Amino acid sequence: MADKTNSGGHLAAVRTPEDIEGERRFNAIIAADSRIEPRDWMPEAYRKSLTRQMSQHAHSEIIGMQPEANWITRAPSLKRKAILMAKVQDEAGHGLYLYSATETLGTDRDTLNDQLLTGRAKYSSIFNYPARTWADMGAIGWLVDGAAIANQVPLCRASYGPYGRAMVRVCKEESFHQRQGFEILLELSRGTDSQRKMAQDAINRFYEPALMMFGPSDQDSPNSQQSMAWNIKRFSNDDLRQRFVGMIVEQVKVLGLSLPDPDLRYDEESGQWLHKELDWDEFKRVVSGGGPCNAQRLARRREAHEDGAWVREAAAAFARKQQDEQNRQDQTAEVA
Ligand SMILES: CC(C)(COP(=O)(O)OP(=O)(O)OC[C@H]1O[C@@H](n2cnc3c(N)ncnc32)[C@H](O)[C@@H]1OP(=O)(O)O)[C@@H](O)C(=O)NCCC(=O)NCCSC(=O)Cc1ccccc1
Repeated sequence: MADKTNSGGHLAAVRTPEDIEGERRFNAIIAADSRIEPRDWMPEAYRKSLTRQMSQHAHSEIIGMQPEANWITRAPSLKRKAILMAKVQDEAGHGLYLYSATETLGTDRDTLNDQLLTGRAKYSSIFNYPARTWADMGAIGWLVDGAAIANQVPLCRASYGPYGRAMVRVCKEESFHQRQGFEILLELSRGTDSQRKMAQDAINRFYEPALMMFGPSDQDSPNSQQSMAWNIKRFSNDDLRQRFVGMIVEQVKVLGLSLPDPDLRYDEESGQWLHKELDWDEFKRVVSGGGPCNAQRLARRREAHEDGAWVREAAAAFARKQQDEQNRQDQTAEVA
């Protein structure tokens, strides 16, 4: 889109023939439920909203490593330790994958990272709660990864190609994560009284925060409508939350444990499980920085970023060396 100064001295956007054709093509792709690729024309608002959602998602994966990483050294067996380490590494991979996908929209990684480190970017509220016991590793896997899957499976069909494709791979790994979490809880639920209590206590603490991962209720969700019109989101926040509750209500029976929800009931008319009203004041507090671990999570991330400075410098020096070598070979080839 070209800018032109109008008679009042203000900048007015002038639509070029390329913009008009680009918009026509964009609308046709969305209407056909097909995919937009990085080099395609897209409205600035689409680019901005995707950059917002995808970068928040990437940040969540990276910050989300912390609650579980804290338990790697305290895992109860070598097998559990190896599994947990693999899971945390997977989350790192998801973050990097998502940052790369976000970069295809035109914002570079340093800028995205800066937004996170300066506290300007959001990441999922769930990671601002502490992981107090080993059973929390079970509850995080079962409920947090479970909610992530319920939310992300529809995103595999997101209209932006790099995001949808990233989600396919991410969801496969999250399924393994959810199962390992469920299995931790299953083993604890079949253990001693105190192990059962520990499992129930973890579910009690993570149930409501996990439901909040789906975002505010539909009437308070400013982005949903447009995002669904663009085929980025396929279902509303409340629909997905409802669907998730329907899944875990069955699974918790296998554990012989319960969900801490006195209002939970099956509604014959809608065929859905209805849950209690969530504490949206708490949600707002946690999203705006006032959760139990927000300060700690960001401080740790900044520290890790500073600790990694030498790796970035070494990688940049290596890349320069490779480039110099390539230039030298090109010059030699030209002379010959
Ligand atoms: C559903 C939603 C999160 C929000 O819907 P939208 O249509 O985008 O927004 P909406 O208008 O409804 O909300 C208004 C404002 O509130 C923000 N907000 C809402 N909810 C939250 C929240 N819970 N926490 C913090 N902020 C929240 C929202 O961004 C918006 O802010 P903005 O207007 O930008 O200032 C969507 O972005 C999405 O599907 N994202 C992709 C999935 C994803 O990010 N998954 C990450 C977790 S899974 C994982 O990491 C795996 C893992 C497991 C275990 C261990 C380690 C890793």
